[in-house]
Amino acid sequence: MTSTSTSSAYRLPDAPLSGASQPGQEHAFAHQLLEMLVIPAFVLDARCRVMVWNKACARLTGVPAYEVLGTSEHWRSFYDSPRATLADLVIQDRTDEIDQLYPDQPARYQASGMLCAQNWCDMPRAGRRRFLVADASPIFDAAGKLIAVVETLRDLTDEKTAQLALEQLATRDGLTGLANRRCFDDTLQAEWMRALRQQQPLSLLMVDVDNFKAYNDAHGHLGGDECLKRIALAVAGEMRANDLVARYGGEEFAVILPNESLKGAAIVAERIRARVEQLQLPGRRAGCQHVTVSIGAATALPAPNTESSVLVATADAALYRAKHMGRNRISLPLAEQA
Ligand SMILES: Nc1nc2c(ncn2[C@@H]2O[C@H](COP(=O)(O)OP(=O)(O)OP(=O)(O)O)[C@@H](O)[C@H]2O)c(=O)[nH]1
Repeated sequence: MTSTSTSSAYRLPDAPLSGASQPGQEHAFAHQLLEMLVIPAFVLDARCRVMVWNKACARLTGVPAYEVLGTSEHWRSFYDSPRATLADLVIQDRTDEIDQLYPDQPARYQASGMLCAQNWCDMPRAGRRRFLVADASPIFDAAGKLIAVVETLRDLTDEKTAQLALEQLATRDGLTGLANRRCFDDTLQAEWMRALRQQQPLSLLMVDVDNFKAYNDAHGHLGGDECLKRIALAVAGEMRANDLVARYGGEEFAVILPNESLKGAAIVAERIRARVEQLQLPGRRAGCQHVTVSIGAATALPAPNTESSVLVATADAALYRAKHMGRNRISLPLAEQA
């Protein structure tokens, strides 16, 4: 995201600013300018106390100036629990903490010690989370000593919300709400690289609904859609936080299990198989068995110059064998079964 900075690193002049007739009035003049700014801004002194809290900042946060001026309680306007603002980090020379506190997007360092960072803020008094872009500009005295920091804020909540909605559309499957094929491909590649770096195993399950063509024929396409949604929920219900379940295509799902051995993957696969069976979705004909799935599992310890497609091919081959052996079962790679 590009940033048009609304303030710049500022050195107090030796001579009064234009418009200030007596020495010392330049501060009052600068103060008035900030007050009139339509952009939310506040200024902290060298001890992190609020010197200026302009009207736009009061509107944005729902906190009037008299509540924060002279205090270091400004964080309460933005967060539910104690946390440094960007201006605090600059004043306290804690800029090495910025990436940790603003993980959404790395902070950008600009000329003259200015910093730009963005994050979601709780905004307890405004009553609604907002996505704020902050620019923090240090102010030095004539001797070059840091005496204050101006923080200006831009509310990009609408833009961020639209961006997230678009990302959601681009990565989710419309029918089941699971990750889509594109998201699966990207995640598998990222997890493959991570497993290579960390020398950990990576497991994959391919889950395919049995005799689904016949199910569609018996229950209609809409009935088939409902069935896929129920199965998607059941599979997702077996996942841990770092696993990813995706709709791989038609009536096929894929499950990525980072740092999971084949033995662990086989246990997850069996849980998924049993859970779908327990849904007791009526089968393709009256009196026929319930809807079931077949699952192929594979595990790899990635080595340099190998590709994640090997894992997909191995899991696919195992799935094919599970189908061949009569469906409603899990199958492991041949070498593991020998
Ligand atoms: N309702 C519905 N059906 C789908 C969807 N995507 C794919 N299908 C159907 O899934 C069926 C898959 O059929 P096949 O590939 O022959 O496999 P199968 O009948 O499940 O047989 P096995 O996989 O061998 O057990 C096809 O009839 C597709 O039309 C979908 O989004 N909704």
